[in-house]
Amino acid sequence: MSIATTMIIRLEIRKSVASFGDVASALAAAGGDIVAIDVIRAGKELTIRDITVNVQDAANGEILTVLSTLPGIKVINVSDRTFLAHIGGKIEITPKMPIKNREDLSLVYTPGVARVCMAIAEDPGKAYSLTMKRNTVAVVTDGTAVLGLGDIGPEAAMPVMEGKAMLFKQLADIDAFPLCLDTKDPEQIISIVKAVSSGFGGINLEDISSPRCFEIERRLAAELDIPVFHDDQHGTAVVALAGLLNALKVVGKELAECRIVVVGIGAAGVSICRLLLAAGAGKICAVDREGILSREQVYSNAEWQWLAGATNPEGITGGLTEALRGADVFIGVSGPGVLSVEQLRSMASDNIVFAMANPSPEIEPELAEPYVRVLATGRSDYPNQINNVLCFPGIFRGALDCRAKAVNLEMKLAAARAIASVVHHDELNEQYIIPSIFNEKVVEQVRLAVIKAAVSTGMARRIPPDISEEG
Ligand SMILES: NC(=O)c1ccc[n+]([C@@H]2O[C@H](COP(=O)([O-])OP(=O)(O)OC[C@H]3O[C@@H](n4cnc5c(N)ncnc54)[C@H](O)[C@@H]3O)[C@@H](O)[C@H]2O)c1
Ligand SMILES: O=C(O)C[C@H](O)C(=O)O
Ligand SMILES: [Mg+2]
Repeated sequence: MSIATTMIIRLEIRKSVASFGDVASALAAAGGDIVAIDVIRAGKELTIRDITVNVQDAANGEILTVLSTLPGIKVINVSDRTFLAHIGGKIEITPKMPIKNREDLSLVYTPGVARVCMAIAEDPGKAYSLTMKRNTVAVVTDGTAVLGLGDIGPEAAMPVMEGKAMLFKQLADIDAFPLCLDTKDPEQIISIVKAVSSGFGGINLEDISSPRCFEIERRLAAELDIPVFHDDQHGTAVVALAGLLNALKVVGKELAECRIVVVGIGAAGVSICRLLLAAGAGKICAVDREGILSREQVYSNAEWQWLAGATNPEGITGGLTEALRGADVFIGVSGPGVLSVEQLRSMASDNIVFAMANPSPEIEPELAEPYVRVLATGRSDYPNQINNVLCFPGIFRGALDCRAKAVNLEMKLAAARAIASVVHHDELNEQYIIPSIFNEKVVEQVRLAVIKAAVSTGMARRIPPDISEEG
């Protein structure tokens, strides 16, 4: 998979030894296409220039090697558009009104603010109307399962959490704060999240590795009265179900009848299996590194133990190869390169493949395409992007608007059906089973469906004015 990127290379050129012409021909020979040149400093002996070069991803390294071997040339810095977009972070806090004079100051700060504080002290419920709580979500991670990159720590997790916060704001007008915790201890994570929770209307857990994530979420959901939602589990499951409902319509198969293989039984995989079962799937095979989960085995992971009893009704033994033989659906939430062409070819006709590992899917789409009827990945650069970003903005918008106590199964199923319904019957085809994240109907449809499900299951503490009680 080669993607073109734009690199910005800052070079020092010693004029007595080298010229810009040397640089230009070296870049062209290495496959770089110069699109801009900026002179940063022009001295008698040295000039410093920023060269903007379009290059195929694969040639990145080669270009730098070539430049570093040129006499009189020193590479000072290399950047690209992606890195430039991250300088100084991607989000900030903006006041809703300016403080221009003493009167403004005494209104928003002391002494005026004191009366508001006391009103909340007398009735903590007023935090919803007098603070940002009602529209604010904490995006909490410990950096242990960041995308498919693994345990890269809280600092390195921050760009993903900032990205989630951007998506919350742009798609659902929710203010989200990244909280990257420097601890992996579930008890500490639980107590930190509980201690900061009063300022938030909801908690989005993100990229916390399994099986720790299950206990952390279960305990927080039980001990807090605001929605706690582990996005990698439930957001992913909701979107996978939405995509599957539509993909099955395209191929003309039934959820209850088809054989589904889920690979990677971590945070996302466990929740996908659970939601598919709740939606009526009859034949699921759950596969992790040790092979197909089976009821003959005893697992220390409680989720695996439960799944082993609830899946694999045919008692298939072995690994992914055995599970996939004759299967109708492959759902991967594991890692890159897990799926081979040989395994794909052994699947049933009209097969569905969701290779959802990020950033590198279980199989390269170009390799898979000839052997798959409906193909989806988690990435935005291919058709059918099955990504939890289709779910979390709308599900939190709905949960916040009705002040839901939690996000229950009915709300998740409703969200999945709502996402699926955005693609109309007459639009459905192999390349279009799931709406784009830029489709404006997605958040609104998910919000409505989630509020209605919350109201009908007694989860809602408030009915927003645009929703009638009858539904
Ligand atoms: N597209 C999306 O919306 C989306 C959402 C969540 C997660 N993901 C992706 O799914 C992957 C898993 O995420 P997670 O949060 O569940 O992580 P996780 O660490 O909780 O789980 C990953 C699981 O995959 C298993 N696994 C890894 N390699 C395997 C292999 N070769 N064969 C079988 N099993 C294997 C691991 O043992 C583990 O149980 C990541 O790549 C992540 O980016 C995608
Ligand atoms: O962050 C994403 O793009 C999806 C998902 O949350 C993941 O962890 O891969
Ligand atoms: Mg994630």
